[in-house]
Amino acid sequence: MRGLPGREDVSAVPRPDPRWQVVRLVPLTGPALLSAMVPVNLALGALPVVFVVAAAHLLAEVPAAVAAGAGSPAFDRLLTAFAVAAAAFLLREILSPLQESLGELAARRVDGLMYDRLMATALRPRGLAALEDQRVLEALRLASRELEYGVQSPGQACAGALALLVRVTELCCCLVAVGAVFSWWAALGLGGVVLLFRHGQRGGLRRYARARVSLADEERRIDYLRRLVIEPGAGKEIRVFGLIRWLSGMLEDAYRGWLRPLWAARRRAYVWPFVWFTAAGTAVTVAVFWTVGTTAADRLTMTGFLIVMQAALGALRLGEHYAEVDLQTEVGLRAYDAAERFAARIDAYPGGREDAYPGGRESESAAGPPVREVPDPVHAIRFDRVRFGYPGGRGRVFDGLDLTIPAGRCTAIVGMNGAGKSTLVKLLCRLYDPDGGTIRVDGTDIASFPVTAWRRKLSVVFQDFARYEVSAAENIGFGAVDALDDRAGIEAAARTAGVPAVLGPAPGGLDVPLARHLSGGADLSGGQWQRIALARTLFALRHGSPVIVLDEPTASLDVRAETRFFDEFAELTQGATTLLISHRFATVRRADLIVVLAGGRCVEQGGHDELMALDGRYAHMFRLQAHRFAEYTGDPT
Ligand SMILES: Nc1ncnc2c1ncn2[C@@H]1O[C@H](COP(=O)(O)OP(=O)(O)OP(=O)(O)O)[C@@H](O)[C@H]1O
Repeated sequence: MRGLPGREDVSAVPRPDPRWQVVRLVPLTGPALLSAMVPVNLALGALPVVFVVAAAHLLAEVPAAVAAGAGSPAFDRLLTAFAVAAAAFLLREILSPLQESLGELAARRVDGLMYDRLMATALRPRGLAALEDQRVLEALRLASRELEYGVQSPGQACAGALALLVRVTELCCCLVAVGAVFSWWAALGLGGVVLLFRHGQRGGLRRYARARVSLADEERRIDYLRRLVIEPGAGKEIRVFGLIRWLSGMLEDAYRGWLRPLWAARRRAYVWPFVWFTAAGTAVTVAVFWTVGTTAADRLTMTGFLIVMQAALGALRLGEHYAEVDLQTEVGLRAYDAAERFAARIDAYPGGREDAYPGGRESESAAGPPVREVPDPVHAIRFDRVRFGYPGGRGRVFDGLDLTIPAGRCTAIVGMNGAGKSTLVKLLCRLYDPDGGTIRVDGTDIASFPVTAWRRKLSVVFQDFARYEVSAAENIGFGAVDALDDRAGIEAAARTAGVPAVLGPAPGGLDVPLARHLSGGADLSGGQWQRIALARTLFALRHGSPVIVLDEPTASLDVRAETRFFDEFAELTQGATTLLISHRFATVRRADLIVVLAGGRCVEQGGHDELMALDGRYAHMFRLQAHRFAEYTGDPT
């Protein structure tokens, strides 16, 4: 991809074995939790074997104790064995739920920390380029989904790795019991068989997990279709256009397309290895016990026999799939890996490592040493031979754009769809940096300002502005978040933008939450939201943001609201540098300067009368719209 050397290499960076990655994550659970979990898990591993040994002694003592009667040494030994077996059993019953709760806590803690880290990484880049890269978004989607729902997350992998201690301890204790009571060769053979079974299990699971990863595209498609069905966005169209049958067919096909290869992979991964390992394991078990049994059987007592039988069976059972460990440790690191990939991709972008927040590092910009103070524009903001194309885009949006936005006046930008009007706003906000050329404020390159300080000078209504699910007052106050407690300022901005009329006489006034699902919440129309966004801009202006950028600010307002807004707006924004982007020529004609963008350049500029006299693109577009408007209203302007 252009301008981003080395980015393709990110996925090729060698990664440590996932098992070591899990081990490296374990300390994130915290020392207190870890020091509780380790002994609990070790105890849970040892207790079944303590129970087996005590139960074997108990059974072996029964004939002698019954014969000697109560109070005899045999009876005392019987009682002791019973007490130990009962204690081991009870302790296990108590520790099991405790272990589950501690595991859950550990998983949540690790996932919570990783989620915070993921969010911090997502907020780190000062621009948008990285967050619009599909591969970056895909890694973010995968990581946040697993971390959020915590199904097969890194936290679950950590808890699984700690739970593995239980199984390993139990296996070791079983083998020690067999070795000490019967034969160390038998213990060794048994251990080998169990490890062979486990190897078969884990290998199958690994292949299955790989097959799942390779079906990520299919999984994504199912996710998309499911969301389409359950989220309200497309609900209207699905019903009106009768898309329900088509959608369920698509969903069914997508499921089949995902399940078929997954089932095939599961068969390949499990069936034959299972048959092979079972046959091999059984043969080895029989051979070891037969050989050792024929040579050492005469050494076994009744107690020894019971211990060896139960310990051997217990050990063999440990060759199975561990429900609390295997899937978690095998798949749980997918989200961890995705989070790491996401961070690596973000870092690989220019500016990706920079801190977008005050006090953070600023780039060693090509424009020279950083300038800390950002002055208000006094003369003009100038785009000087600016070249820009989106990373991965289909070519240049601007190819040598020269444009002067006079300070303290209103400049309107017009142009066809896709001419680059919104891109110009993004460059001005430094959400992207130009590939060539400069943007200067009174002669100083904006790249030399701390990015946050520069942005504080801007008050922007984006075409797709954010609709925060908080109160109307907070939605407006976000224009200058440090001044959220300036209630009078918020109310004044709200009045100018006509917000009270929108909210009506509802109790709560500006404190009404702007989300239908919140209790007492209001649901606003597109035009009503636009008034909130305009009020946000006016509030920012009041708190020291002298450059106002309005990208299609009144597209959803009715004609009366638009006229009223501009009458008041013009008065309130006197002296501010305003950049207005609009397809509405009734709005545009009131600007001091009108600029026509086409082909990545500025092709006409001047006042309304001047451009009409020029009879070029602007005059043509203006007449076309005025004519259409007159057709509907009978008003020729
Ligand atoms: N994130 C992006 N990645 C790649 N290309 C993009 C991106 N955003 C916009 N473009 C492309 O850049 C060009 C200019 O888009 P822009 O949104 O700036 O146009 P516009 O003049 O604001 O259009 P409209 O009047 O429709 O709002 C278009 O060709 C568009 O497809």
